[in-house]
Amino acid sequence: MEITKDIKYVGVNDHDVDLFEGQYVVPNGMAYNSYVILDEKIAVMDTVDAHFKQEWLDQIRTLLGDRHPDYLIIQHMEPDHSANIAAFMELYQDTTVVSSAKAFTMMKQFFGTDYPERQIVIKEGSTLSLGRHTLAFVAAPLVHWPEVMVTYDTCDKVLFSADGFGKFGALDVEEDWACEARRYYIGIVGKFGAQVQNLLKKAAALDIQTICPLHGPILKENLGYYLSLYNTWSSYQPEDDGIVLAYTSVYGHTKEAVDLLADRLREKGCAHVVVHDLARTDMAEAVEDAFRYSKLVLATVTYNGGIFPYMRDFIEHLTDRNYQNRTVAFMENGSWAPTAARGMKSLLENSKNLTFAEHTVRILSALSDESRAQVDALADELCQ
Ligand SMILES: Cc1cc2nc3c(=O)[nH]c(=O)nc-3n(C[C@H](O)[C@H](O)[C@H](O)COP(=O)(O)O)c2cc1C
Repeated sequence: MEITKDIKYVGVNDHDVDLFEGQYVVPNGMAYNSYVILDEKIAVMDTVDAHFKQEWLDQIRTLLGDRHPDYLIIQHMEPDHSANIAAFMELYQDTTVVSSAKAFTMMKQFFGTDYPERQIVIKEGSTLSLGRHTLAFVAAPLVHWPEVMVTYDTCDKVLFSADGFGKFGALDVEEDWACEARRYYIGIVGKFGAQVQNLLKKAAALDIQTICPLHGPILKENLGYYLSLYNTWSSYQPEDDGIVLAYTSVYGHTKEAVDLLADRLREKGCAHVVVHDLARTDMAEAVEDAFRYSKLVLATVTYNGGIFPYMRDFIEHLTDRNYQNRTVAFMENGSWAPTAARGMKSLLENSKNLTFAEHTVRILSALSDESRAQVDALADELCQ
């Protein structure tokens, strides 16, 4: 695949991965992107996952023929991008590896060497000339590991954005960008909003015509759309007005109350009412929706004096990613001493700028006239 006349795609599609990064289901697979810049000097941008070593090396060999790469540029040391450094450096003995000091430390840890005789250490502001193309390196610490550098090609105005602007899904599957890019961003990069904001400020100073991420499609048109979504996500602002109802229920009574609330909200014309059974849904999808929408209802049974485990896990996923700037309401169930609402609220006590709904629904085992009235009151409040 040609990105520009001089920049070629040499990445791979992975349809065998069971859990990406050990936890994310990827129904449409995953792409590990790598690129080659052809100029007087040749640069290869990053490697791919270990399982695709041969496919990746074969693509490079087919593209280059007898020519050898001058540089291997490593922007990010996470193994889905760096696993084949040693194989590549073994095959191309006269290539120099170009990376940040922190990345070289990790390289030594992963491979037992940081190629001291064949390395160029770059930092913010470093440049590398390939001929017509000059690469300018921009530090992007914690987007999403500390060693990350992104690379701007001043000739073709391409930003190689490392994991930034990445997406779940292989490139041979057509699907909406935002949905799986959001689940990827919130799950994987969501904790590092401040660092992404810093990177966006640096990117604003560049004339970018193409974004080449390490996962997901190459972005060439409507770049303002992608940049604006990244700005919304990294500043922790809701993207859409909507209400997420996230619940756990052992015997179905709490679920019944949640379904009743969802019906009431829809009757009142609330846009976007999304319900997640936290024991059965993809947790990353529920977390994505909690960050996407402006309001969240947390409903759970009291469980051994505390909160049902999936709900605790869900709230920890939110607070780990700096959940803030939203309205939160609680529904609790308990058969002898309901304490779940208090417990859920205490897990959110350090979250910034949350507005807690005035009405809390308290169910004593099963819905009653009293708790139904509380559901109605909460629906009224959330739909104001
Ligand atoms: C294992 C277990 C532990 C529970 N612990 C408590 C508790 O500590 N306090 C309480 O008031 N109710 C407790 N309950 C009752 C539930 O909170 C709830 O009333 C019941 O599961 C009905 O809701 P559901 O149909 O949505 O599951 C417990 C239930 C189970 C199954």
